[in-house]
Amino acid sequence: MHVADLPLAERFVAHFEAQGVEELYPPQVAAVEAGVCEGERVLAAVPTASGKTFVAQLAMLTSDGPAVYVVPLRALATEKYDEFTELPDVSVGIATGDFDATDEDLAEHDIVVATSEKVDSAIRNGAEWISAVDCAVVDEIHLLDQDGRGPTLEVTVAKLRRLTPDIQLVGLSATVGNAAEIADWLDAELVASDWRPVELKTGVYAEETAVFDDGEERDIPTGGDQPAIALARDAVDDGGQCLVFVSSRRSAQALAEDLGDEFLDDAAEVAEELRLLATTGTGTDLARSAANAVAFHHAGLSADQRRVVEDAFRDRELKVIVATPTLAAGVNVPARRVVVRDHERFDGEGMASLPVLEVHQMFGRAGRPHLDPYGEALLVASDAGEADELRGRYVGAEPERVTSKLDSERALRTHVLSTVASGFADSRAEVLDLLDETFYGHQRAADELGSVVGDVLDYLAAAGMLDRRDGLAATRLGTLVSRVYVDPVTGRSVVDAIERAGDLPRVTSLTVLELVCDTSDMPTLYVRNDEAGRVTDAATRREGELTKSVMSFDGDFQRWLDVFKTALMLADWADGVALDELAEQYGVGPGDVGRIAERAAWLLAATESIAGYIADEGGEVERVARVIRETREALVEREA
Ligand SMILES: Nc1ncnc2c1ncn2[C@@H]1O[C@H](COP(=O)(O)OP(=O)(O)OP(=O)(O)O)[C@@H](O)[C@H]1O
Repeated sequence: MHVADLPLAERFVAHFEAQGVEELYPPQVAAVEAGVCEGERVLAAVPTASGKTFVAQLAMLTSDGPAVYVVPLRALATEKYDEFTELPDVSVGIATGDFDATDEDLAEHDIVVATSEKVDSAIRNGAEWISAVDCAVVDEIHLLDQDGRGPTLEVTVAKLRRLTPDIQLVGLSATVGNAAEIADWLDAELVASDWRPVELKTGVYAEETAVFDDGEERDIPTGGDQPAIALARDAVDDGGQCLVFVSSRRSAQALAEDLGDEFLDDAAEVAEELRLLATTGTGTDLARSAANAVAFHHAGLSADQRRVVEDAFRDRELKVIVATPTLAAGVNVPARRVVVRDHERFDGEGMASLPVLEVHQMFGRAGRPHLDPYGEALLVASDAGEADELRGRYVGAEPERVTSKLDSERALRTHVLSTVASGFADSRAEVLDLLDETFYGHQRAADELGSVVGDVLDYLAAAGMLDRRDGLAATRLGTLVSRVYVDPVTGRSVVDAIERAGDLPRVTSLTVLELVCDTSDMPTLYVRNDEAGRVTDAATRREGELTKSVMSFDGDFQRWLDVFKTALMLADWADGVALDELAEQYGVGPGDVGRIAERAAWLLAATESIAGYIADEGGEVERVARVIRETREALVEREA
């Protein structure tokens, strides 16, 4: 099937042809046959790089009205936005951050790229653009089983279907154990395929030998180095590029440094570009590695640093990237060889094996279309025994089933409140009706959620967010909390803390930052054992500015120290302290500072709105609100 045979305007055909898309790949043909150009719902569960985005574009370009393209990660949103803006005469908008386009602006576009949280928030706020959407593409829909993000996605899809019952839904998924079940939930036709544009060989490397799934055995001597180094060197010697996945940032940097001792290639221009972006020692290390065509990639880097690394790798200037698994999630950086050095990860309690799905996503990055005859992906094992174990667990193994995570109290708290507050339900039975339309409801039965929903309703009523006198209705506070998109527990805790802050003799940026950092919506830094004394001393010194008493603390002090350290870092940042100093004092990279500061600024904005709800007789609340506003402005002004 040729792109010219599709019901697309001439300009789009020319655009795709200019990109080298002429003959459709087999999964794309299957999607067309399933009616993706005629408004039919389709779930494409196919491997990485097999042309899912084109399937999405077909749906969006042939749809009668505007489309939304839902992504799980902001990094992915930018990549897709850049790709779609190339389409001739198509207006594209993006909604990812919290201070970006307004809902009115978004109404003007043919395609809006948005995170699932942004779509959820638009629905809660009754934004017109979202009810006008005729086609919704959900990228990486297998992430339905992630805590937090997954429940938001399934509730959002259920609400989109309520708003526009005949909406065209297109799901894009990795190969998972139960794609048919997801398709069934969406009432979509399943397009499932193992086809890839470049052949993929997977295997395990141990004792200087790589054994592939097609039976090939290849000796790759280590020369006394660690296996990952030998495998990367071998790929580069052979004219390829290599992506190495490790479990932690520290390992990524250490391995990149070791690899930097090898001379792989000269990438002086990339190194110079990274040197100019370097604001910390980590940035300088990155530039130094890049000079020898090696880079590391993790969430501590700034968005600009990550972009330079990804672009330089795609342009083949960098030969090796050592990355944490975040890189495998969606960002398009194919390499001839992928090495998975660490197959375990710390999960908060101990080391746990990576899921098959995640390892397959990393494998899937192997093989660059038109450049490599085939891609190779290798897991590193310590000996022959472990090699057998890893082969059984990952090579040729079925990926896990995707299961709903909606049954947690935290997820239901926020979604039950928003369901009532945005008018989807005004009784317990109607709440359960909506939940029945989620993926959870499809896999189990919403009735099974009955008792958690009961607990959640009790909580929301006690917290002053729901009124149960006549059916179910959101109170003013409940409506506000739903609209500003915070966890109801956060909403309650900031109301209480603002009231306490009003009684303090001095309210400073530290006061309000501690207040927002001590909520479940805020990720915190971690206080190491050897820092605890120093952080406690700092908290004691500034006791007069805090809404909690350090001297007579009630609750989990260890956790609160993490909160306080985060607030202190943010207060320094708002105050103008440089990134290299923050790196030294708090052990954070620019990527962390940027992410945490943005989150805090968003929570401060939400808190300021909530402050407006509290009765303010003596002007105390306004005094706190002013500091909240000033602190937020100071954070927004600084850019990591
Ligand atoms: N029919 C085609 N002919 C030639 N090239 C194609 C075709 N379809 C897609 N491509 C190219 O293949 C590459 C990978 O496609 P795409 O990014 O859509 O894959 P994907 O399945 O969305 O991958 P990911 O899993 O990373 O999201 C792109 O460069 C795209 O232009």
